[in-house]
Amino acid sequence: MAPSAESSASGAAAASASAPAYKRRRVVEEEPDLMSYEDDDDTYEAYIPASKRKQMELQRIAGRGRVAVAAPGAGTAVETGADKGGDDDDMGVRQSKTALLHAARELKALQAKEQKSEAEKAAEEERKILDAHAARRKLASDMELAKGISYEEPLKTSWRAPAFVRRRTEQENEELRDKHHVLAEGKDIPPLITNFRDMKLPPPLLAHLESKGIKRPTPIQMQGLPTAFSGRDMIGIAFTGSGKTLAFSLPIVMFALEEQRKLPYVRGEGPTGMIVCPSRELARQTYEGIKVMADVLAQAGYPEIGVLLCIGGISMAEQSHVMGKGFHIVVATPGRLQDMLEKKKFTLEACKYLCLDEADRMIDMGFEDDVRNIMSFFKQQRQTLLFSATMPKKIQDFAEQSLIQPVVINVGRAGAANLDIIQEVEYVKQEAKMVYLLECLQKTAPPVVVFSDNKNEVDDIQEYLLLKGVEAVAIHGSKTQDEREYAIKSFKSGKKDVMVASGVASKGLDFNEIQHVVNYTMPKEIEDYVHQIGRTGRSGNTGIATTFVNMNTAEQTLLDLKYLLMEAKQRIPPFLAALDDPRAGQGASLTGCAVCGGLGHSVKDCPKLEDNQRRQTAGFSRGDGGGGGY
Ligand SMILES: Nc1ncnc2c1ncn2[C@@H]1O[C@H](COP(=O)(O)OP(=O)(O)OP(=O)(O)O)[C@@H](O)[C@H]1O
Repeated sequence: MAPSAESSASGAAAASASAPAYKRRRVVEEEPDLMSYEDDDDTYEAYIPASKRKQMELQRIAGRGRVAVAAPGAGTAVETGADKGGDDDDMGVRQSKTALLHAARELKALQAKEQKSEAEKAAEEERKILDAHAARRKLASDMELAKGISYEEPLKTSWRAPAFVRRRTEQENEELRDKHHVLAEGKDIPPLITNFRDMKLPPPLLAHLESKGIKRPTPIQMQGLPTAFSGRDMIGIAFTGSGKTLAFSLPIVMFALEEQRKLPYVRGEGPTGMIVCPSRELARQTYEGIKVMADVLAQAGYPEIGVLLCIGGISMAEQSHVMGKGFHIVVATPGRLQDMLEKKKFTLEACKYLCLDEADRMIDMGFEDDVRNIMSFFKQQRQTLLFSATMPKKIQDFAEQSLIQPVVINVGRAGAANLDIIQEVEYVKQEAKMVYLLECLQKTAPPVVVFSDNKNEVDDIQEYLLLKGVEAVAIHGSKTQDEREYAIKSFKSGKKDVMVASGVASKGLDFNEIQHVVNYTMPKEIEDYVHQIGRTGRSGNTGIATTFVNMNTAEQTLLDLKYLLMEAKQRIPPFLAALDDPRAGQGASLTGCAVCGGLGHSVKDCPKLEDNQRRQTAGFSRGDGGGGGY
């Protein structure tokens, strides 16, 4: 990479010069302190008759619009004092003083109560939004819903954990989970297994994993694999790059192997399991991983497993050799899969395993109806797995409605960033970004990914980098399938140093050891930020993420970012540190948004809901993404 000599000072200077713009102007209404009447000096009392003072106080309190409505006790107390006390004698003054104090105390209590009820109202409002949100996104098949079919028990499989693992007490299992920071919830949670050998994987698969440097399962795999092997429905949540793909790929391969062993599949039969991904690239990547495992097994004399890639942009004729033999596994994007099912190219009669990778994203991208429709093609009970790096609690709740006795596995807070990533946030003026980017590329050796949300900007950045002699490729939703494949291949193989990408197009992609991610524009949704920076710091490696923010970055997004940095114990730049949280003054709890997991806003202000609503209004059903199978 050959950066220009232009200085980054513009960016740094911009940071300090414009930083105060982020300081939130705090409008604090000065409230008179009613309790301070206790400290009034005597001379003051001598000059103002008590009755007048009482009247003034009443006016003052009533003027704040609260006494008349909600504090009859206070009013009564004051009036009683006035009636009894007569005029300016000491007793009267003291009585009225006590009465006023009483009124003031009641008023304070009332205000506290009002504030609480405000918080309750807000909570109620949030609950309603979430209910509506969950109802809209329920992942059950229409057929099942219509026919009232409901399955009560998880599927049974022949897989058993080794006896010594089964003998562990629940407390021992919990201790192990604690040790590996795994949080598992649900009924009869299968025990966690800390090495692949004890999971009874075939030796050639073990050797293959070892050859790829995969020697010990990651925490999501330790708990996720035994759960999936046991036939249990599950929701798997773990940070980016933590090995989720293997946690659902290995079980599907094992099931396929077992099926083929029992009775070989012939033409027209299959699949036994499906993995649905939100983008073509992600589907291809998952397909390739599974295909290699199937080949390794076949070469070692194990039964042959047919794997079909079912995504838009590729001709199915290419895969006719797979379909001609009967196949076991389909890796698909929702659009093409639905198309194939509707055209009866294959059926889901024998299908018992469904995994939705990045399930929440799939629904966010508008694939909800497609997923529902796909589910209606199942003819028998299935095992369903949902995986994502970001799936907050409230969304899990709704997903649980569609699964049978699911085990929810969490490694870290849903939506939290991977701690192996050093996150740097820099204030860079819009016009200084391009030049500063070049300087930023110096931070590490390649490969580097640069993200921008805007397709034109992606093209502009690539063009600029090419002009400056940097080997860069670009990928976004408007590129043709060939262009996208070329970009990914040449970047993955190391021929190109920099990939400029739109966030959606490269979500979930696993590139080899990305050193540095640059967010040229801070994404509006903090979830997208977490996904984007998650292209680095994978499988235990350390990575750097640099994010440009400026006046165009919404304050709420900055707050989300600030909290995320705090949670990951990262350096907080001064302009972020100076940013006040408007919720802090309102006595609201500062827990994260239940929809997107962002820590800097409540569900009412969730940008994700806004987006979904916009999509619904516009009848929009697909993201830029990856073209999702169309
Ligand atoms: N047990 C393991 N030990 C070492 N490396 C692993 C292990 N499991 C997976 N990996 C590697 O880690 C990388 C990231 O895995 P993967 O793509 O499954 O992450 P992910 O959790 O799906 O991330 P994202 O949420 O970003 O999609 C891959 O290159 C994979 O080969």
